[in-house]
Amino acid sequence: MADDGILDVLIIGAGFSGVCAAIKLKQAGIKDFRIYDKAGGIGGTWWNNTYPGAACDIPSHFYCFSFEPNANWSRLYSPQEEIQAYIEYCVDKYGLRSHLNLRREIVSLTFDDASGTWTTLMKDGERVRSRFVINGSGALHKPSTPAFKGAERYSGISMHTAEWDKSFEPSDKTIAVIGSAASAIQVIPAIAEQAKHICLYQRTPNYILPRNDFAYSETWKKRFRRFPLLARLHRLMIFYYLELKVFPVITRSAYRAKRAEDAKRYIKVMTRGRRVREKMVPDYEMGCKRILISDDFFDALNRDNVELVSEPIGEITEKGIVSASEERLFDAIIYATGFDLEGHMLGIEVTGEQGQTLKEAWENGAQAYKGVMIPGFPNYFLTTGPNTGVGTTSVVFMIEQTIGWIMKCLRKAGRDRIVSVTEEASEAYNRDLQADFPDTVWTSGCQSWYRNAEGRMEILYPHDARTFRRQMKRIDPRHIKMRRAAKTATPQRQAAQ
Ligand SMILES: Cc1cc2nc3c(=O)[nH]c(=O)nc-3n(C[C@H](O)[C@H](O)[C@H](O)COP(=O)(O)OP(=O)(O)OC[C@H]3O[C@@H](n4cnc5c(N)ncnc54)[C@H](O)[C@@H]3O)c2cc1C
Repeated sequence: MADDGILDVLIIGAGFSGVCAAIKLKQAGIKDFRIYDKAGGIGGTWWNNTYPGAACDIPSHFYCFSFEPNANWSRLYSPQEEIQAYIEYCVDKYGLRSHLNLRREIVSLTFDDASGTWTTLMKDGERVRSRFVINGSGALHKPSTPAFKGAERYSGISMHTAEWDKSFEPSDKTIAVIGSAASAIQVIPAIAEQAKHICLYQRTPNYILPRNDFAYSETWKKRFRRFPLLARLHRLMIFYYLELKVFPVITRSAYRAKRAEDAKRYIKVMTRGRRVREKMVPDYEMGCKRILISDDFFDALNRDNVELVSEPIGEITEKGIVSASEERLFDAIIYATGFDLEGHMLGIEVTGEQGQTLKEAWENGAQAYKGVMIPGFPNYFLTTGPNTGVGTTSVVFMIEQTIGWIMKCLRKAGRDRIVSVTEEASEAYNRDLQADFPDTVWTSGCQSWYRNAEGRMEILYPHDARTFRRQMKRIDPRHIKMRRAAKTATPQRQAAQ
Protein backbone atom coordinates (compact mmCIF):
# COMPACT_ATOMS: atom_id res chain seq x y z
CA MET A 1 0.00 0.00 0.00
CA ALA A 2 1.20 3.55 -0.77
CA ASP A 3 2.41 5.94 1.98
CA ASP A 4 -0.96 7.66 2.10
CA GLY A 5 -2.61 4.34 3.03
CA ILE A 6 -4.67 4.25 -0.14
CA LEU A 7 -4.61 1.21 -2.37
CA ASP A 8 -4.61 1.64 -6.12
CA VAL A 9 -7.18 -1.09 -6.72
CA LEU A 10 -9.40 -3.18 -4.49
CA ILE A 11 -10.77 -6.32 -6.14
CA ILE A 12 -13.88 -8.07 -4.82
CA GLY A 13 -13.93 -11.82 -5.42
CA ALA A 14 -11.25 -14.43 -6.07
CA GLY A 15 -12.99 -16.31 -8.86
CA PHE A 16 -12.14 -16.10 -12.54
CA SER A 17 -12.99 -12.36 -12.52
CA GLY A 18 -10.84 -11.38 -9.57
CA VAL A 19 -7.92 -13.54 -10.67
CA CYS A 20 -8.07 -12.21 -14.23
CA ALA A 21 -8.20 -8.60 -13.00
CA ALA A 22 -5.23 -9.21 -10.69
CA ILE A 23 -3.13 -10.78 -13.45
CA LYS A 24 -3.86 -7.91 -15.82
CA LEU A 25 -3.02 -5.33 -13.15
CA LYS A 26 0.30 -7.02 -12.48
CA GLN A 27 1.08 -7.22 -16.17
CA ALA A 28 0.37 -3.48 -16.41
CA GLY A 29 2.85 -2.81 -13.61
CA ILE A 30 0.20 -2.03 -10.98
CA LYS A 31 1.19 -3.94 -7.88
CA ASP A 32 -0.70 -1.99 -5.26
CA PHE A 33 -3.90 -4.03 -5.17
CA ARG A 34 -5.68 -6.48 -2.91
CA ILE A 35 -8.23 -9.18 -3.57
CA TYR A 36 -10.96 -9.75 -0.97
CA ASP A 37 -13.20 -12.78 -0.86
CA LYS A 38 -15.66 -13.91 1.77
CA ALA A 39 -14.96 -17.56 0.95
CA GLY A 40 -12.24 -19.60 2.61
CA GLY A 41 -10.41 -20.22 -0.66
CA ILE A 42 -9.98 -19.02 -4.21
CA GLY A 43 -11.96 -20.17 -7.24
CA GLY A 44 -15.37 -18.54 -6.65
CA THR A 45 -17.96 -20.79 -8.31
CA TRP A 46 -15.48 -23.67 -8.38
CA TRP A 47 -14.59 -23.34 -4.72
CA ASN A 48 -18.26 -23.36 -3.73
CA ASN A 49 -19.71 -25.99 -6.08
CA THR A 50 -18.08 -29.24 -5.04
CA TYR A 51 -21.10 -31.53 -5.36
CA PRO A 52 -20.46 -34.91 -7.03
CA GLY A 53 -20.57 -34.58 -10.81
CA ALA A 54 -19.89 -30.81 -10.85
CA ALA A 55 -18.25 -29.86 -14.15
CA CYS A 56 -18.28 -27.07 -16.70
CA ASP A 57 -20.65 -27.19 -19.66
CA ILE A 58 -18.55 -25.06 -21.96
CA PRO A 59 -15.56 -26.99 -23.37
CA SER A 60 -12.54 -26.61 -21.10
CA HIS A 61 -10.15 -25.32 -23.76
CA PHE A 62 -12.47 -22.35 -24.07
CA TYR A 63 -13.44 -22.19 -20.39
CA CYS A 64 -10.05 -20.80 -19.36
CA PHE A 65 -7.98 -17.69 -19.97
CA SER A 66 -6.87 -17.15 -23.58
CA PHE A 67 -3.44 -16.05 -22.29
CA GLU A 68 -3.04 -19.14 -20.11
CA PRO A 69 -4.01 -22.20 -22.20
CA ASN A 70 -3.93 -25.58 -20.51
CA ALA A 71 -2.79 -28.50 -22.65
CA ASN A 72 -3.65 -30.96 -19.90
CA TRP A 73 -7.44 -30.70 -19.68
CA SER A 74 -8.49 -34.32 -19.20
CA ARG A 75 -11.85 -34.07 -20.93
CA LEU A 76 -13.83 -31.90 -23.30
CA TYR A 77 -15.79 -30.77 -20.20
CA SER A 78 -13.54 -30.89 -17.18
CA PRO A 79 -14.69 -31.68 -13.67
CA GLN A 80 -14.73 -29.12 -10.86
CA GLU A 81 -11.44 -30.37 -9.31
CA GLU A 82 -9.51 -29.62 -12.51
CA ILE A 83 -10.99 -26.14 -12.93
CA GLN A 84 -10.22 -25.39 -9.29
CA ALA A 85 -6.63 -26.65 -9.80
CA TYR A 86 -6.32 -24.45 -12.92
CA ILE A 87 -7.33 -21.32 -10.99
CA GLU A 88 -4.91 -22.21 -8.17
CA TYR A 89 -2.17 -22.67 -10.79
CA CYS A 90 -2.84 -19.21 -12.26
CA VAL A 91 -2.75 -17.62 -8.80
CA ASP A 92 0.65 -19.20 -8.11
CA LYS A 93 2.13 -18.59 -11.54
CA TYR A 94 1.31 -14.86 -11.43
CA GLY A 95 2.31 -14.47 -7.77
CA LEU A 96 -1.11 -13.43 -6.48
CA ARG A 97 -1.14 -15.23 -3.11
CA SER A 98 0.28 -12.28 -1.21
CA HIS A 99 -2.54 -10.09 -2.54
CA LEU A 100 -5.27 -12.40 -1.24
CA ASN A 101 -7.47 -11.62 1.74
CA LEU A 102 -9.80 -14.55 2.30
CA ARG A 103 -12.73 -14.91 4.68
CA ARG A 104 -13.25 -11.18 4.38
CA GLU A 105 -16.78 -10.19 3.49
CA ILE A 106 -17.38 -6.75 2.07
CA VAL A 107 -20.57 -5.09 3.25
CA SER A 108 -20.37 -1.60 1.78
CA LEU A 109 -18.50 0.72 -0.56
CA THR A 110 -18.67 4.48 -0.22
CA PHE A 111 -17.26 7.05 -2.61
CA ASP A 112 -15.72 10.25 -1.27
CA ASP A 113 -16.35 13.11 -3.71
CA ALA A 114 -13.54 15.31 -2.42
CA SER A 115 -10.68 12.83 -2.61
CA GLY A 116 -12.14 10.67 -5.36
CA THR A 117 -11.52 7.49 -3.37
CA TRP A 118 -13.62 4.52 -2.29
CA THR A 119 -13.88 3.30 1.29
CA THR A 120 -14.64 -0.39 1.58
CA LEU A 121 -16.13 -1.65 4.81
CA MET A 122 -15.58 -5.28 5.77
CA LYS A 123 -17.96 -7.28 7.92
CA ASP A 124 -15.32 -7.36 10.69
CA GLY A 125 -15.31 -3.56 10.79
CA GLU A 126 -12.04 -2.90 8.94
CA ARG A 127 -12.08 -0.06 6.42
CA VAL A 128 -9.83 0.04 3.35
CA ARG A 129 -9.47 3.01 1.02
CA SER A 130 -8.70 2.63 -2.65
CA ARG A 131 -8.77 4.66 -5.85
CA PHE A 132 -10.50 1.98 -7.90
CA VAL A 133 -12.82 -0.89 -7.11
CA ILE A 134 -13.23 -3.84 -9.46
CA ASN A 135 -16.26 -5.82 -8.39
CA GLY A 136 -15.86 -9.44 -9.46
CA SER A 137 -18.34 -10.78 -6.95
CA GLY A 138 -20.00 -13.01 -9.54
CA ALA A 139 -23.63 -13.70 -10.29
CA LEU A 140 -23.92 -17.18 -8.83
CA HIS A 141 -22.61 -17.16 -5.29
CA LYS A 142 -25.80 -16.77 -3.23
CA PRO A 143 -27.57 -20.14 -3.11
CA SER A 144 -31.31 -19.79 -3.44
CA THR A 145 -33.45 -22.10 -1.34
CA PRO A 146 -37.21 -21.73 -1.86
CA ALA A 147 -39.11 -21.08 1.36
CA PHE A 148 -41.18 -24.27 1.47
CA LYS A 149 -43.72 -24.40 4.25
CA GLY A 150 -42.35 -26.39 7.17
CA ALA A 151 -38.76 -26.67 5.85
CA GLU A 152 -37.33 -25.72 9.24
CA ARG A 153 -39.00 -28.77 10.81
CA TYR A 154 -37.10 -31.25 8.65
CA SER A 155 -34.79 -33.35 10.82
CA GLY A 156 -32.78 -35.20 8.15
CA ILE A 157 -29.75 -33.99 6.18
CA SER A 158 -30.53 -30.91 4.13
CA MET A 159 -28.15 -29.01 1.86
CA HIS A 160 -27.90 -26.91 -1.28
CA THR A 161 -25.69 -28.22 -4.08
CA ALA A 162 -23.50 -25.11 -3.71
CA GLU A 163 -22.96 -25.89 -0.02
CA TRP A 164 -22.14 -29.56 -0.38
CA ASP A 165 -21.08 -31.41 2.73
CA LYS A 166 -18.20 -33.59 1.57
CA SER A 167 -18.77 -36.03 4.41
CA PHE A 168 -22.24 -36.84 3.05
CA GLU A 169 -22.45 -40.50 2.12
CA PRO A 170 -25.34 -41.25 -0.28
CA SER A 171 -25.04 -45.03 0.08
CA ASP A 172 -28.31 -46.69 1.05
CA LYS A 173 -30.03 -43.36 1.60
CA THR A 174 -33.42 -42.25 0.38
CA ILE A 175 -32.77 -38.84 -1.16
CA ALA A 176 -34.95 -36.04 -2.52
CA VAL A 177 -33.44 -33.74 -5.12
CA ILE A 178 -35.48 -30.56 -5.52
CA GLY A 179 -34.96 -28.89 -8.88
CA SER A 180 -34.18 -30.45 -12.24
CA ALA A 181 -31.85 -28.02 -13.97
CA ALA A 182 -28.07 -27.77 -14.46
CA SER A 183 -26.84 -28.91 -11.02
CA ALA A 184 -29.52 -31.59 -10.59
CA ILE A 185 -28.70 -33.30 -13.86
CA GLN A 186 -25.04 -33.45 -12.82
CA VAL A 187 -25.50 -34.60 -9.24
CA ILE A 188 -28.16 -37.29 -9.83
CA PRO A 189 -26.05 -39.49 -12.17
CA ALA A 190 -23.11 -39.11 -9.76
CA ILE A 191 -25.00 -40.50 -6.74
CA ALA A 192 -27.72 -42.68 -8.29
CA GLU A 193 -25.73 -45.88 -8.14
CA GLN A 194 -25.01 -45.65 -4.41
CA ALA A 195 -28.32 -44.21 -3.27
CA LYS A 196 -31.14 -46.49 -2.20
CA HIS A 197 -33.78 -44.32 -3.81
CA ILE A 198 -33.84 -40.83 -5.35
CA CYS A 199 -36.94 -38.72 -5.96
CA LEU A 200 -36.40 -35.89 -8.40
CA TYR A 201 -38.86 -33.07 -7.77
CA GLN A 202 -39.30 -31.26 -11.08
CA ARG A 203 -41.28 -28.05 -11.57
CA THR A 204 -40.52 -27.42 -15.25
CA PRO A 205 -38.83 -29.77 -17.71
CA ASN A 206 -35.71 -28.62 -19.53
CA TYR A 207 -34.35 -29.08 -23.00
CA ILE A 208 -31.53 -31.56 -22.40
CA LEU A 209 -29.21 -32.28 -25.32
CA PRO A 210 -26.32 -34.75 -25.60
CA ARG A 211 -23.06 -33.50 -24.12
CA ASN A 212 -20.81 -35.63 -26.34
CA ASP A 213 -18.09 -35.48 -23.73
CA PHE A 214 -14.83 -37.38 -24.25
CA ALA A 215 -11.43 -37.76 -22.62
CA TYR A 216 -8.40 -36.27 -24.41
CA SER A 217 -5.89 -39.01 -25.10
CA GLU A 218 -2.30 -38.62 -23.88
CA THR A 219 -1.28 -38.20 -27.54
CA TRP A 220 -3.54 -35.19 -27.95
CA LYS A 221 -2.37 -33.64 -24.69
CA LYS A 222 1.23 -34.09 -25.87
CA ARG A 223 0.38 -32.45 -29.19
CA PHE A 224 -1.25 -29.51 -27.42
CA ARG A 225 1.87 -29.12 -25.26
CA ARG A 226 4.27 -29.38 -28.20
CA PHE A 227 2.33 -27.25 -30.62
CA PRO A 228 0.61 -24.45 -28.71
CA LEU A 229 -0.82 -23.25 -32.02
CA LEU A 230 -2.82 -26.46 -32.21
CA ALA A 231 -4.36 -25.77 -28.80
CA ARG A 232 -5.19 -22.24 -29.98
CA LEU A 233 -6.85 -23.61 -33.10
CA HIS A 234 -8.86 -26.04 -31.01
CA ARG A 235 -10.01 -23.16 -28.80
CA LEU A 236 -10.96 -21.13 -31.87
CA MET A 237 -12.94 -24.05 -33.28
CA ILE A 238 -14.93 -24.29 -30.05
CA PHE A 239 -15.52 -20.53 -30.04
CA TYR A 240 -16.84 -20.49 -33.61
CA TYR A 241 -18.87 -23.66 -33.10
CA LEU A 242 -20.69 -22.00 -30.20
CA GLU A 243 -21.07 -18.73 -32.10
CA LEU A 244 -22.20 -20.06 -35.46
CA LYS A 245 -23.98 -23.30 -34.58
CA VAL A 246 -25.35 -22.93 -31.05
CA PHE A 247 -26.09 -19.20 -30.73
CA PRO A 248 -28.46 -19.11 -33.77
CA VAL A 249 -30.70 -21.71 -32.02
CA ILE A 250 -31.60 -18.94 -29.75
CA THR A 251 -31.84 -16.06 -32.10
CA ARG A 252 -33.27 -17.56 -35.30
CA SER A 253 -36.83 -18.78 -34.99
CA ALA A 254 -37.04 -21.09 -38.03
CA TYR A 255 -33.79 -22.84 -37.14
CA ARG A 256 -34.84 -22.98 -33.50
CA ALA A 257 -38.15 -24.68 -34.28
CA LYS A 258 -36.37 -27.41 -36.20
CA ARG A 259 -33.79 -27.93 -33.44
CA ALA A 260 -36.55 -27.98 -30.81
CA GLU A 261 -38.31 -30.82 -32.63
CA ASP A 262 -35.03 -32.77 -32.77
CA ALA A 263 -34.45 -32.11 -29.07
CA LYS A 264 -37.95 -33.27 -28.09
CA ARG A 265 -37.50 -36.42 -30.15
CA TYR A 266 -34.17 -37.05 -28.41
CA ILE A 267 -35.75 -36.64 -24.95
CA LYS A 268 -38.58 -39.02 -25.89
CA VAL A 269 -36.15 -41.63 -27.16
CA MET A 270 -33.98 -41.33 -24.05
CA THR A 271 -36.73 -41.62 -21.40
CA ARG A 272 -38.33 -44.84 -20.27
CA GLY A 273 -42.08 -45.04 -19.64
CA ARG A 274 -44.92 -42.97 -21.11
CA ARG A 275 -45.70 -41.07 -17.89
CA VAL A 276 -42.10 -39.95 -17.38
CA ARG A 277 -41.68 -39.14 -21.07
CA GLU A 278 -44.67 -36.81 -21.02
CA LYS A 279 -43.33 -34.95 -18.01
CA MET A 280 -39.83 -34.60 -19.45
CA VAL A 281 -40.71 -32.96 -22.76
CA PRO A 282 -40.81 -29.14 -22.50
CA ASP A 283 -43.78 -27.27 -23.94
CA TYR A 284 -42.11 -23.87 -24.27
CA GLU A 285 -39.74 -22.46 -26.86
CA MET A 286 -36.26 -23.90 -26.88
CA GLY A 287 -33.63 -21.46 -25.62
CA CYS A 288 -36.02 -19.40 -23.52
CA LYS A 289 -34.51 -21.09 -20.46
CA ARG A 290 -30.94 -22.34 -20.36
CA ILE A 291 -30.41 -25.36 -22.65
CA LEU A 292 -28.79 -28.19 -20.70
CA ILE A 293 -26.39 -30.89 -21.82
CA SER A 294 -25.78 -34.34 -20.36
CA ASP A 295 -24.64 -37.78 -21.45
CA ASP A 296 -25.68 -39.66 -18.34
CA PHE A 297 -28.76 -37.99 -16.88
CA PHE A 298 -31.35 -40.03 -18.79
CA ASP A 299 -29.60 -43.30 -17.91
CA ALA A 300 -29.82 -42.26 -14.26
CA LEU A 301 -33.45 -41.21 -14.58
CA ASN A 302 -34.31 -44.57 -16.15
CA ARG A 303 -32.92 -46.52 -13.21
CA ASP A 304 -35.39 -48.41 -11.02
CA ASN A 305 -34.23 -46.50 -7.94
CA VAL A 306 -34.83 -43.03 -9.47
CA GLU A 307 -38.32 -41.57 -9.52
CA LEU A 308 -39.63 -38.39 -11.14
CA VAL A 309 -42.14 -36.40 -9.08
CA SER A 310 -43.68 -33.58 -11.05
CA GLU A 311 -46.39 -32.54 -8.57
CA PRO A 312 -45.78 -29.26 -6.77
CA ILE A 313 -44.30 -29.49 -3.28
CA GLY A 314 -46.95 -28.73 -0.67
CA GLU A 315 -44.84 -28.71 2.46
CA ILE A 316 -41.82 -30.21 4.12
CA THR A 317 -42.41 -32.24 7.25
CA GLU A 318 -40.10 -33.50 9.96
CA LYS A 319 -39.29 -36.59 7.91
CA GLY A 320 -40.01 -35.81 4.29
CA ILE A 321 -41.90 -33.95 1.58
CA VAL A 322 -45.63 -33.72 0.95
CA SER A 323 -46.71 -33.29 -2.66
CA ALA A 324 -50.34 -33.66 -3.80
CA SER A 325 -51.72 -35.95 -1.10
CA GLU A 326 -48.68 -38.13 -0.57
CA GLU A 327 -45.87 -37.76 1.96
CA ARG A 328 -42.55 -39.34 0.97
CA LEU A 329 -39.90 -39.89 3.63
CA PHE A 330 -36.25 -39.01 3.05
CA ASP A 331 -32.90 -39.34 4.78
CA ALA A 332 -31.65 -36.28 2.89
CA ILE A 333 -33.02 -33.36 0.87
CA ILE A 334 -30.73 -31.81 -1.72
CA TYR A 335 -31.70 -28.39 -2.99
CA ALA A 336 -30.55 -28.04 -6.62
CA THR A 337 -32.47 -24.79 -6.80
CA GLY A 338 -29.96 -22.37 -8.27
CA PHE A 339 -28.91 -18.93 -7.12
CA ASP A 340 -30.37 -15.65 -5.92
CA LEU A 341 -29.46 -13.25 -8.72
CA GLU A 342 -31.17 -10.13 -7.45
CA GLY A 343 -29.41 -10.52 -4.11
CA HIS A 344 -26.07 -10.66 -5.90
CA MET A 345 -26.57 -7.39 -7.74
CA LEU A 346 -27.33 -5.44 -4.59
CA GLY A 347 -25.63 -7.64 -2.01
CA ILE A 348 -23.05 -4.95 -1.22
CA GLU A 349 -24.35 -1.51 -0.25
CA VAL A 350 -22.75 0.89 -2.71
CA THR A 351 -22.92 4.68 -2.29
CA GLY A 352 -21.60 6.79 -5.13
CA GLU A 353 -21.28 10.50 -5.88
CA GLN A 354 -23.33 12.90 -3.77
CA GLY A 355 -24.55 10.11 -1.54
CA GLN A 356 -26.60 8.34 -4.21
CA THR A 357 -26.95 4.63 -3.49
CA LEU A 358 -26.87 1.92 -6.14
CA LYS A 359 -30.31 0.80 -4.95
CA GLU A 360 -31.64 4.27 -5.80
CA ALA A 361 -29.82 4.34 -9.14
CA TRP A 362 -31.31 0.94 -10.01
CA GLU A 363 -34.81 1.74 -8.80
CA ASN A 364 -36.19 0.88 -12.24
CA GLY A 365 -33.91 -2.10 -12.82
CA ALA A 366 -30.22 -2.89 -12.90
CA GLN A 367 -28.28 -1.49 -15.82
CA ALA A 368 -24.75 -0.41 -16.62
CA TYR A 369 -22.84 1.01 -19.54
CA LYS A 370 -21.47 -2.01 -21.40
CA GLY A 371 -22.34 -3.95 -18.25
CA VAL A 372 -19.32 -2.36 -16.54
CA MET A 373 -19.82 1.24 -15.40
CA ILE A 374 -22.72 3.04 -13.75
CA PRO A 375 -23.20 6.84 -14.00
CA GLY A 376 -22.59 8.46 -10.62
CA PHE A 377 -20.25 5.66 -9.48
CA PRO A 378 -16.81 6.71 -10.71
CA ASN A 379 -13.76 4.45 -10.63
CA TYR A 380 -16.10 1.52 -9.93
CA PHE A 381 -16.19 -1.37 -12.38
CA LEU A 382 -18.29 -4.53 -12.61
CA THR A 383 -17.01 -7.68 -14.31
CA THR A 384 -20.18 -9.73 -14.82
CA GLY A 385 -22.59 -6.83 -14.56
CA PRO A 386 -26.12 -6.44 -15.97
CA ASN A 387 -26.69 -7.81 -19.47
CA THR A 388 -23.30 -9.42 -19.93
CA GLY A 389 -24.40 -13.04 -20.20
CA VAL A 390 -24.19 -14.81 -23.53
CA GLY A 391 -25.73 -18.14 -22.56
CA THR A 392 -23.89 -20.04 -25.27
CA THR A 393 -20.36 -18.81 -24.65
CA SER A 394 -17.75 -19.02 -21.92
CA VAL A 395 -18.21 -16.57 -19.06
CA VAL A 396 -14.42 -16.53 -18.78
CA PHE A 397 -14.24 -15.14 -22.32
CA MET A 398 -16.72 -12.38 -21.39
CA ILE A 399 -14.75 -11.61 -18.22
CA GLU A 400 -11.53 -11.23 -20.23
CA GLN A 401 -13.15 -8.77 -22.65
CA THR A 402 -14.55 -6.74 -19.76
CA ILE A 403 -11.29 -6.64 -17.87
CA GLY A 404 -9.47 -5.63 -21.05
CA TRP A 405 -11.81 -2.63 -21.24
CA ILE A 406 -11.35 -1.79 -17.55
CA MET A 407 -7.57 -1.84 -18.01
CA LYS A 408 -7.87 0.68 -20.84
CA CYS A 409 -9.79 2.97 -18.47
CA LEU A 410 -7.17 2.56 -15.76
CA ARG A 411 -4.39 3.37 -18.20
CA LYS A 412 -6.19 6.53 -19.29
CA ALA A 413 -6.88 7.52 -15.70
CA GLY A 414 -3.15 7.43 -14.99
CA ARG A 415 -1.97 8.60 -11.59
CA ASP A 416 -4.68 11.00 -10.51
CA ARG A 417 -7.74 11.03 -12.73
CA ILE A 418 -11.26 9.88 -11.94
CA VAL A 419 -13.11 7.89 -14.57
CA SER A 420 -16.86 8.08 -15.00
CA VAL A 421 -19.47 7.29 -17.61
CA THR A 422 -22.03 9.87 -18.71
CA GLU A 423 -25.71 9.39 -17.92
CA GLU A 424 -26.61 9.93 -21.60
CA ALA A 425 -24.19 7.25 -22.83
CA SER A 426 -25.45 4.71 -20.33
CA GLU A 427 -29.11 5.47 -21.11
CA ALA A 428 -28.54 5.23 -24.87
CA TYR A 429 -26.55 1.99 -24.53
CA ASN A 430 -29.26 0.34 -22.45
CA ARG A 431 -32.12 1.67 -24.58
CA ASP A 432 -30.53 0.13 -27.68
CA LEU A 433 -29.73 -3.09 -25.86
CA GLN A 434 -33.27 -3.59 -24.53
CA ALA A 435 -34.67 -2.73 -27.98
CA ASP A 436 -32.77 -5.68 -29.44
CA PHE A 437 -34.51 -8.27 -27.25
CA PRO A 438 -37.99 -8.46 -28.81
CA ASP A 439 -36.69 -10.46 -31.76
CA THR A 440 -35.20 -13.13 -29.52
CA VAL A 441 -36.58 -16.21 -27.80
CA TRP A 442 -36.12 -14.70 -24.34
CA THR A 443 -39.15 -12.49 -24.79
CA SER A 444 -41.30 -15.32 -26.15
CA GLY A 445 -43.34 -15.40 -22.96
CA CYS A 446 -41.73 -18.07 -20.82
CA GLN A 447 -40.48 -17.03 -17.39
CA SER A 448 -36.81 -17.74 -16.63
CA TRP A 449 -34.10 -16.56 -14.26
CA TYR A 450 -32.77 -14.43 -17.12
CA ARG A 451 -35.51 -11.87 -16.38
CA ASN A 452 -36.21 -9.92 -13.20
CA ALA A 453 -39.49 -9.99 -11.29
CA GLU A 454 -40.96 -7.35 -13.61
CA GLY A 455 -39.92 -9.31 -16.70
CA ARG A 456 -37.07 -6.97 -17.67
CA MET A 457 -33.98 -8.64 -19.09
CA GLU A 458 -31.03 -7.93 -16.78
CA ILE A 459 -28.83 -10.96 -17.23
CA LEU A 460 -28.42 -11.62 -20.92
CA TYR A 461 -26.74 -9.72 -23.71
CA PRO A 462 -28.90 -9.84 -26.87
CA HIS A 463 -26.03 -10.46 -29.30
CA ASP A 464 -23.23 -12.98 -29.72
CA ALA A 465 -19.83 -12.99 -28.05
CA ARG A 466 -18.07 -11.57 -31.13
CA THR A 467 -20.28 -8.47 -30.95
CA PHE A 468 -19.46 -8.10 -27.26
CA ARG A 469 -15.73 -8.43 -28.01
CA ARG A 470 -16.02 -5.72 -30.66
CA GLN A 471 -17.85 -3.34 -28.35
CA MET A 472 -15.19 -3.75 -25.65
CA LYS A 473 -12.28 -3.03 -28.00
CA ARG A 474 -12.03 0.69 -27.37
CA ILE A 475 -13.07 3.48 -25.08
CA ASP A 476 -15.33 6.13 -26.55
CA PRO A 477 -14.11 9.50 -25.21
CA ARG A 478 -17.61 10.95 -25.70
CA HIS A 479 -18.95 8.47 -23.16
CA ILE A 480 -16.12 8.13 -20.67
CA LYS A 481 -15.04 11.26 -18.83
CA MET A 482 -11.81 11.88 -16.95
CA ARG A 483 -11.38 14.55 -14.28
CA ARG A 484 -9.11 15.32 -11.39
CA ALA A 485 -10.26 14.99 -7.78
CA ALA A 486 -10.82 18.26 -5.92
CA LYS A 487 -8.34 17.02 -3.31
CA THR A 488 -5.70 14.86 -4.94
CA ALA A 489 -5.64 11.73 -2.85
CA THR A 490 -2.58 10.02 -4.10
CA PRO A 491 0.23 12.40 -4.95
CA GLN A 492 2.96 9.82 -5.39
CA ARG A 493 0.85 7.13 -6.92
CA GLN A 494 2.57 4.66 -9.07
CA ALA A 495 1.52 5.41 -12.61
CA ALA A 496 -1.21 3.23 -13.94
CA GLN A 497 0.30 3.21 -17.39
C1 LIG B 1 -22.21 -25.14 -11.01
C2 LIG B 1 -21.84 -24.06 -11.99
C3 LIG B 1 -21.33 -24.39 -13.22
C4 LIG B 1 -20.99 -23.40 -14.13
N1 LIG B 1 -20.50 -23.77 -15.35
C5 LIG B 1 -20.16 -22.83 -16.23
C6 LIG B 1 -19.65 -23.19 -17.52
O1 LIG B 1 -19.54 -24.34 -17.86
N2 LIG B 1 -19.33 -22.20 -18.37
C7 LIG B 1 -19.47 -20.89 -18.04
O2 LIG B 1 -19.15 -20.04 -18.86
N3 LIG B 1 -19.92 -20.51 -16.82
C8 LIG B 1 -20.28 -21.45 -15.93
N4 LIG B 1 -20.77 -21.07 -14.70
C9 LIG B 1 -20.84 -19.65 -14.36
C10 LIG B 1 -19.64 -19.24 -13.47
O3 LIG B 1 -20.17 -18.62 -12.36
C11 LIG B 1 -18.68 -18.35 -14.24
O4 LIG B 1 -18.19 -19.07 -15.35
C12 LIG B 1 -17.45 -17.86 -13.47
O5 LIG B 1 -16.93 -18.85 -12.63
C13 LIG B 1 -17.76 -16.58 -12.72
O6 LIG B 1 -16.58 -16.13 -12.14
P1 LIG B 1 -16.57 -14.81 -11.25
O7 LIG B 1 -15.22 -14.68 -10.71
O8 LIG B 1 -17.14 -13.68 -12.01
O9 LIG B 1 -17.63 -15.10 -10.10
P2 LIG B 1 -17.56 -16.22 -8.97
O10 LIG B 1 -16.86 -17.41 -9.43
O11 LIG B 1 -18.96 -16.37 -8.48
O12 LIG B 1 -16.67 -15.54 -7.83
C14 LIG B 1 -17.14 -14.46 -7.10
C15 LIG B 1 -16.48 -14.46 -5.76
O13 LIG B 1 -16.86 -13.25 -5.10
C16 LIG B 1 -17.03 -13.52 -3.73
N5 LIG B 1 -17.91 -12.54 -3.12
C17 LIG B 1 -19.20 -12.28 -3.45
N6 LIG B 1 -19.70 -11.30 -2.67
C18 LIG B 1 -18.70 -10.94 -1.83
C19 LIG B 1 -18.60 -10.00 -0.76
N7 LIG B 1 -19.62 -9.23 -0.41
N8 LIG B 1 -17.42 -9.89 -0.11
C20 LIG B 1 -16.36 -10.67 -0.44
N9 LIG B 1 -16.41 -11.59 -1.43
C21 LIG B 1 -17.56 -11.72 -2.11
C22 LIG B 1 -17.65 -14.92 -3.70
O14 LIG B 1 -17.38 -15.56 -2.46
C23 LIG B 1 -16.93 -15.60 -4.86
O15 LIG B 1 -15.82 -16.33 -4.43
C24 LIG B 1 -21.15 -22.04 -13.78
C25 LIG B 1 -21.68 -21.71 -12.55
C26 LIG B 1 -22.04 -22.70 -11.66
C27 LIG B 1 -22.61 -22.30 -10.34
